[in-house]
Amino acid sequence: MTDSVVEIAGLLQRRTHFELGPVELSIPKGCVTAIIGPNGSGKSSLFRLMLGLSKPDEGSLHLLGERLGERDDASLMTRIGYLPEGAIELDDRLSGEAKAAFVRQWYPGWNEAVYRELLRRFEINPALKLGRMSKGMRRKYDLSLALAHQPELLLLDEPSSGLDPIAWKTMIDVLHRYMERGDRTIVMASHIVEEVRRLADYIVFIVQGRILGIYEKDALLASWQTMYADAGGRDLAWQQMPGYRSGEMSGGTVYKVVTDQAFEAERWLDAQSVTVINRQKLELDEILVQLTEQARGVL
Ligand SMILES: Nc1ncnc2c1ncn2[C@@H]1O[C@H](COP(=O)(O)OP(=O)(O)OP(=O)(O)O)[C@@H](O)[C@H]1O
Repeated sequence: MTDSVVEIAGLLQRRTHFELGPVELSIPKGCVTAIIGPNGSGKSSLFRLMLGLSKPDEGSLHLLGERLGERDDASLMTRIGYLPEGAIELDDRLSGEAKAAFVRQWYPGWNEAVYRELLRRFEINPALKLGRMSKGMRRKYDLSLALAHQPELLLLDEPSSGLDPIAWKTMIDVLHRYMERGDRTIVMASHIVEEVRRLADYIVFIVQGRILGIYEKDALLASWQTMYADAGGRDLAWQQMPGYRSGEMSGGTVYKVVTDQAFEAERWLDAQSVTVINRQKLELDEILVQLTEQARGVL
């Protein structure tokens, strides 16, 4: 893995009904990392911790090489863009222009031409009061604002929430362009499989406040497969198959088995003279379901 932009060590946050961590996580620079997890698994909590908006009970966070909370984080925060999960209601009475006038003072990297171009592409009228914008319009406005100061690290909490398909495509294109320079990093939480597939290089799974791991997306999608294997009626020790996750009979002598080590599983089956009659790659949401069910069983 390349240089890391986010380094989290021994991070723990205890709430009355929820515990996040302990989190150990290293997020690579120059890549898009998607954090995927069920509702309430701790994605937004992790973002808030990364921004210093809430405090951990234990552990440390380093962002862009600086330890969070060690000194005044104000200058560090000017290097970070953040799109929260929901709009900030306090801003409702401001027009887009008034909000931008306020924000641009804080960010040395503010680029007026980029801001104007984003408003144009997203078809936003900045003269409107933020509280009068539709949900999708407001989302596009907030995304434009988060990008206008050209942050080194962009944190996006469910960025496409409320966007129509045209705006969604524009957003994907805008984010691809933002990444073109090669030295910028996006960390995003998303429930949209297609969005993750198009944007992410790495996937982090989080379930019940625990990080299950960080995976290179293409390798992950290649390694999780459902195989339909015909052992000709023989009784095989399926659970010893590399990467075995689940299995069941699927009619006749065909066994349907899910593995997260497709290559090794195939070799194992071959060595036992089992014919694989069909293979299907799992989608990201199917992988999440498998991991969630397993984690819920053991946590
Ligand atoms: N300020 C808070 N005080 C106490 N508990 C909180 C607070 N904020 C969040 N939680 C709890 O932390 C847990 C994780 O919430 P969080 O919003 O991080 O989940 P999420 O993964 O972002 O969910 P979603 O996919 O629904 O957006 C939930 O059980 C939530 O109730």
